Amino acid sequence: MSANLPRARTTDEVLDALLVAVMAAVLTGCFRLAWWLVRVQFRLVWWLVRRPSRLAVAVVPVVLVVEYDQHPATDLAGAGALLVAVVVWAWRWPASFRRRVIWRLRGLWRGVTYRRLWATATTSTGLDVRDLTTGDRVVPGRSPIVASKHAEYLRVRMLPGQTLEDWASRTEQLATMFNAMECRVRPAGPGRFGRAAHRNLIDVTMLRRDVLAQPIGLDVPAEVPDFHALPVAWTEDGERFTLDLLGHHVLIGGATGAGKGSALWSTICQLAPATRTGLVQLFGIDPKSLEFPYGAGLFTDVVDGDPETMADALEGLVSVMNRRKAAMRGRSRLHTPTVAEPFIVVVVDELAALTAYVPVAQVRKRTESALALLLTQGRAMAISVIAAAQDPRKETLTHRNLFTTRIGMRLNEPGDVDMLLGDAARSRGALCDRIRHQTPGVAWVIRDGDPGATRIRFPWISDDTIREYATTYAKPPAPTAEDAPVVELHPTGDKADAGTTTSDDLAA
Ligand SMILES: Nc1ncnc2c1ncn2[C@@H]1O[C@H](COP(=O)(O)OP(=O)(O)OP(=O)(O)O)[C@@H](O)[C@H]1O
Repeated sequence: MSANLPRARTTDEVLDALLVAVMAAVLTGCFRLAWWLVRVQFRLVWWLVRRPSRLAVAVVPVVLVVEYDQHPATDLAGAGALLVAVVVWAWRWPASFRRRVIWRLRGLWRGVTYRRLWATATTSTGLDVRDLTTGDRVVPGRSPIVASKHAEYLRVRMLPGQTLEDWASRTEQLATMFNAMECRVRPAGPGRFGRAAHRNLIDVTMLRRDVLAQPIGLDVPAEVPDFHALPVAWTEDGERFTLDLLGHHVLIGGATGAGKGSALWSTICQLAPATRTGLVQLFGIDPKSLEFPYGAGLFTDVVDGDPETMADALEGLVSVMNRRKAAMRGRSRLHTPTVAEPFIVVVVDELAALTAYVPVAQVRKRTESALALLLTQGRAMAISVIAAAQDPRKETLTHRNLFTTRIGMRLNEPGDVDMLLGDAARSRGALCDRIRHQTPGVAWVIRDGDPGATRIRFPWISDDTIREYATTYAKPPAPTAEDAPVVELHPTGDKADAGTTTSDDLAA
């Protein structure tokens, strides 16, 4: 009977097992260290190629210490230089310092919860699989945690056979497990070297606190605005969201009361100093005649109401575009705004009123053709269109894909999101139908070339603020005939000048 009992281990055997375990741990550690060193070297080479200045900041102190390590004073100088490098990094590139240092350090202690709960959370939500060979449960791999003040971010490698939808359908359970306010998933952004991420990678965000829950104030505009980075809103990481307007068209959609006005006015206010200097000309198309009167001083011209007048206005802008195109032919591919030939921004308050809701077919055709020309060719000629739309249906947004930046505010139905922002926008993370009524001005942004969606909130801008801007930044009186060309949005009678839109233009 005793022969069937398991034999007790001798001390030597226990020691052997312990030794093997220790050696395995040491070998694993060495391998990880070697792998880390390889990655660091790879990163240094990458920096040398892409960012020589940052490489210098990181490497010079180290070289000083290693090369001149003969005296404690040199060590001290090296340590001082290192400290200066860190301070310069934090001061000169605060966003990069925050993301790469502070968020990762914070992620170390927030990661404790994930180490403890990850296996349980994925198993209890059915996001693990059973290995048929060994019978073990396999849980999805994840990156270390990166944590801002308000959220934790991790990248997850989905298991074979899983899809983004599998994860999206478990976000509520995951949020509960990790005690988060909300959990979101989206396809992973581009990899470290700008390569497209592997399709089995997803980015998970655990939101702790919604910094966008409270209204936000307007940023004071720069005297010389950067048209490629207008600070028009704030992201949920508490950072400024900048809009690249020059060379892009922007579509803003949302249900009634979603705050489309704040998106339009935030952009207009950031452009205001440039309207005063004449580097920007704003043209308003306001079918309801309600949105732009407060800020009339900022606009070069505003047309409202009558569909025929709006068609004339758009054709006037096409004429300007054609004149610029003719002047640029063979000389340049991209127009740089000057006071003589400024950046033209066309702001449309209700896009559907220009397209679907125009009763006379001929006028509708003229409007649509002129709009299509501006949207397809205007970008190179420094003409951008910002258009708001309430109704996301296809018939009202025929030109949706010509807008390179699409902003979705609160929408009524999940199906509206893809209609407004483009195919699969909702599965890319743009949950516009989940934006609460209590948070007007909150929106999701989809930009061409960016696989994910960014959640932002536009500042609340009162009518008084708009009036104040219109007074402070009122544009100078219109130039005389000999001065710079001014676009006339109300062409009177004879439009047949050199710049008038031809039937060929419209046919195009
Ligand atoms: N960014 C914001 N922050 C806080 N409150 C806002 C913001 N934007 C708008 N609001 C509030 O929501 C209300 C509706 O906003 P707004 O008129 O801009 O919506 P809209 O989408 O343009 O609606 P409609 O399509 O009916 O014109 C405003 O009167 C204001 O009280």
